[in-house]
Amino acid sequence: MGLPSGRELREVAHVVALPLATRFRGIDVREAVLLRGPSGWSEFAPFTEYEDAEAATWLAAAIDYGWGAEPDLVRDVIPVNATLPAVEPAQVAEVLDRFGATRTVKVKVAQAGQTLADDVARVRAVRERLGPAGRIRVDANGGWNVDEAEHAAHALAPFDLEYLEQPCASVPELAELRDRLRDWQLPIAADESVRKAADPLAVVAAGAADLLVVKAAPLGGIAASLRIVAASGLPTVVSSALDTSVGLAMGARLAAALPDLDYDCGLGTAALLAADVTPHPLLPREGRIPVDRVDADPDLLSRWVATTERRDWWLARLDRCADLLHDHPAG
Ligand SMILES: O=C(O)CCC(=O)C1=CC=C[C@@H](O)[C@@H]1C(=O)O
Ligand SMILES: [Mg+2]
Repeated sequence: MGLPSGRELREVAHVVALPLATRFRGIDVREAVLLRGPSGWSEFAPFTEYEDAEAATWLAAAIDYGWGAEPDLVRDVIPVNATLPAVEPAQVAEVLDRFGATRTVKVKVAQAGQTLADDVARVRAVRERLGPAGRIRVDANGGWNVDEAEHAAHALAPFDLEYLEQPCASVPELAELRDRLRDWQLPIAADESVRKAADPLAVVAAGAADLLVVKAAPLGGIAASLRIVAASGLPTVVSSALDTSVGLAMGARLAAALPDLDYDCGLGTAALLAADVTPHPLLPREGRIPVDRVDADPDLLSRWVATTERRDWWLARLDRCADLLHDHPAG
């Protein structure tokens, strides 16, 4: 596959700004560039605070999905979790209702400005709603040090967690925590230690995780993600990055191509958006989404078009990232 140039990418790019139904990661509007490639619609939406070097890997993923070859698929529906931002307990029902019937909820914890008591109250509200058979995982986004994480694991133990996602920021901290929790049967999942690391497998080599959270966009695409999963030898949770339904469909394709899929995937987040680029968003139904490519709809691209200022910002970023990829093509 020859890499499309920055000019070619700009010609097929549409920049949108989609309102969120619930504030998540500190944002109320999700901006994304939708790209119409020869293989189908694709998406470039690295978070705005990311530097170009990191964002270029997201562009490699967008090009792989819009311009590259299809992986072989082994399943056609993907079980997904609901994703609960760090809301008040009183809001839990309203947010989870958006996801429909679901057996698994990922709960955001360790939010700046909140306390462990807030996390416990939120997780308790989720357990009350799901009942004993539901699965609850928590994601701290590296917000705890090792002692805080151990303390939180104790405080959250009554709610029977499926796993702790990125409880601490660094690989040595994760390894230390995993050691301390060894007799607990509380697995540790690595997310940022995979998607933001120079070497996504360093966390595996250090014996610091029981499972990996794998996101196609930050890892450079479906094929690159499949290679990382195969090399890791660990169970995998496929997740996403608050994508539009076009990007979520890329995640679903990755999940559909994995030989083993033991965990519900973080691909239900269309439910957190108040608008999407398709009239048929990939909303979870009975805890699942289908594995179909999603096309962006021209009317919705116009309806949610970003301001000229934001459009120019994204197209300039697209250009710079394309230049980086041309200078350093992925291996
Ligand atoms: O995994 C999920 O349930 C949905 C995706 C999700 O939680 C995230 C998407 C994008 C950025 C992150 O803050 C967050 C994560 O850390 O996993
Ligand atoms: Mg995470």
